[in-house]
Amino acid sequence: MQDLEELYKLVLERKNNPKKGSYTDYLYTKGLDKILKKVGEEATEVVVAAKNPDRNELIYETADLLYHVMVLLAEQKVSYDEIKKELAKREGLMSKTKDRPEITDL
Ligand SMILES: N=c1c2ncn([C@@H]3O[C@H](COP(=O)(O)OP(=O)(O)OP(=O)(O)O)[C@@H](O)[C@H]3O)c2ncn1[C@@H]1O[C@H](COP(=O)(O)O)[C@@H](O)[C@H]1O
Repeated sequence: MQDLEELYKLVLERKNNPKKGSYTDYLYTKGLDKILKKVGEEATEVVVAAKNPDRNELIYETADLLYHVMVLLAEQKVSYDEIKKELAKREGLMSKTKDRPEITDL
């Protein structure tokens, strides 16, 4: 079983102790621009998959995206705890949709 935090720890471990030949090491070696390109591609694949009736595609592409986002966070030295704290700050926040001007140009 692997949750997102465990996945983050694993890719951070790959950052601190490179495992030559691993895909994660390949991404770090290529650098930030390559990681960003992958995040962009995988995000697009999630969008395309969401329009596909096969929900397994969406699950598969979402897992790909989450993995590449975890690599990006580790590369940029953002800890998983910082993301958790940011999410926690939002707990219980009410969206103020009624104060927001209606979007009419869609
Ligand atoms: N969750 C993942 C994961 N999701 C996707 N991928 C890889 O992401 C790549 C995405 O496929 P693409 O076809 O888009 O990319 P590609 O053609 O292989 O390569 P490029 O386009 O980047 O050149 C595949 O090679 C997948 O193997 C992952 N690779 C690793 N993990 C996890 O990270 C752990 C460590 O992996 P290694 O560092 O490879 O040992 C693994 O045990 C997994 O738990």
